[in-house]
Amino acid sequence: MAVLVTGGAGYIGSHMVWSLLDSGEDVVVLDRLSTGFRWALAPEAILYEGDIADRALLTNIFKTHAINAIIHFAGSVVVPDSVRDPLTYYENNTVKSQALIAAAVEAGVPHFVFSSTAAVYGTPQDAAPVLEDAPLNPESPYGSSKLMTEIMLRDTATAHDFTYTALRYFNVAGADPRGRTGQSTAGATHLIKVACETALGRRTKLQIFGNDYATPDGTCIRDYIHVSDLTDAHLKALQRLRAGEKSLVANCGYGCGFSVLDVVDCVRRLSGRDFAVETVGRRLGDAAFVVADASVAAKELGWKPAHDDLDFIIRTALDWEDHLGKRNER
Ligand SMILES: NC(=O)c1ccc[n+]([C@@H]2O[C@H](COP(=O)([O-])OP(=O)(O)OC[C@H]3O[C@@H](n4cnc5c(N)ncnc54)[C@H](O)[C@@H]3O)[C@@H](O)[C@H]2O)c1
Ligand SMILES: O=c1ccn([C@@H]2O[C@H](COP(=O)(O)OP(=O)(O)O[C@H]3O[C@H](CO)[C@@H](O)[C@H](O)[C@H]3O)[C@@H](O)[C@H]2O)c(=O)[nH]1
Repeated sequence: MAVLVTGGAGYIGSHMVWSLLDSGEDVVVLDRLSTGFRWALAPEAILYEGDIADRALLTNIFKTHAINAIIHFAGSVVVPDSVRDPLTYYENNTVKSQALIAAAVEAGVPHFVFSSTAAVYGTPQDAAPVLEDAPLNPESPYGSSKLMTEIMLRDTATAHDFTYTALRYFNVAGADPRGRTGQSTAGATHLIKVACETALGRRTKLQIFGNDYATPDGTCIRDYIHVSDLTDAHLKALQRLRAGEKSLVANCGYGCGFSVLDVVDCVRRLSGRDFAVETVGRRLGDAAFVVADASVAAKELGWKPAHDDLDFIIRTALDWEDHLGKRNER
C-alpha cells in the first residue's frame, strides 16, 4: 500500500514525504518540477516527473503501485499572481484537480487529503479566530480555485465510494527540525522566508505592506504554523480516513496571531542582524487579521501541535536559509 503525494518536491510536499517515510509508508511522488526540486525529495521516494492532469501517466502509476490514498499539494500558490493571471490559477488548481480526482475515482483510490487554505474565508468578519462554518468569501482567484476544489471533493464523496479531508492551512513556515528539507522556492513572497533571506543578506531590504491597519501596531496579523505540525495533521487525517471515518474539512493553525512587526523583530533577534525595513502601501487583497480556530482538527484528528512557538518556527527557517546559502556556494 502506497501514498501518492502530488507536489511532493515542493516546500510542504517535501516535508510530507519525509513524515510519511518516517512513519513507515511507501511514497510515490508526482511533480512536474515547476517550483519544486528533484534534490528536495527524500531518496526513498519514487518520483514520477509529470503533470497531475496527465491521465495516461496517472493510469500507469495506479497500475504500478497499490495507491490507497492521494495527498494533493500540487498547485500554483502565489495570491497576487492569481489576481494578475486568474485563468492559469483556475487551470492548475481547479481544472487539473478535477482531472486528478476523476482519475482517482476511476482507479478506485478510496482516500484523498487536499491542501486548502485560509484564503477561502477572505477577510474574516471580525478580529476573532475563524471557524470552518464561517462565511466563505475568497477574495482572490487563488482562494476561489481552492474552494471550487473543496466543492468538487464534497460532491465526489457524496456520489462515490471516496472519502476526503480538506485541510485549510493558515500561514505555513519553518523547516524540518532535522534539516532534511525546507522552503527553497525561488523568488518566494512569504513573509518569514523573505525576512530570513533579508537577514542573511540575500535581499537588500524587507518591505512592510501597510502599517495603517486596525491592529495594535498597524501591521497585519497572521497565524504562523510550523510545517512539521502541518504534515502531522495530514498523517492524522490519513489514519482517520483509513479507519473509516467520514470526510472532513479542518483548519490548521495555532489560534494565535503575530503581526508583521512581531515577525521582523523575531527574525532580527534570532539572526542577530539588524536588516533594513521600508514601509510601503498596502498589498492588494491582504486582510488585517487571519487567525484559525483549530478546535475541529484537535477534536476530530486528535491533532496536538508540537511547535507552537514563533521562535522555533523562525529558528528552523533561518537554519534552512543558512543551509541553502552554503549549498548554492558549492
Ligand atoms: N505555503 C503556504 O503558506 C500555503 C498555505 C495554504 C495552502 N497552501 C497550499 O499547499 C500546497 C503546497 O504549497 P507549497 O507552499 O509547498 O508550494 P510549492 O510551490 O513549493 O509546491 C507546489 C509543488 O507542486 C508542483 N506542481 C505545481 N503544479 C503542478 C502540476 N500541474 N502537476 C504536477 N506538479 C505540479 C510544483 O513543481 C511544486 O513542487 C499548495 O496547494 C498551496 O496552495 C500553501
Ligand atoms: O515581503 C513581505 C511579505 C509579506 N508581508 C505581509 O506579511 C503578511 C503575510 O503575508 P504572506 O506571508 O505573503 O502570507 P499571506 O498573504 O497571509 O498568504 C499565505 O497564507 C495563506 C493562508 O492564510 C495561504 O493561502 C497563502 O498561500 C499564503 O501565501 C501579510 O500581511 C503581508 O502583507 C509584508 O509585509 N512583506
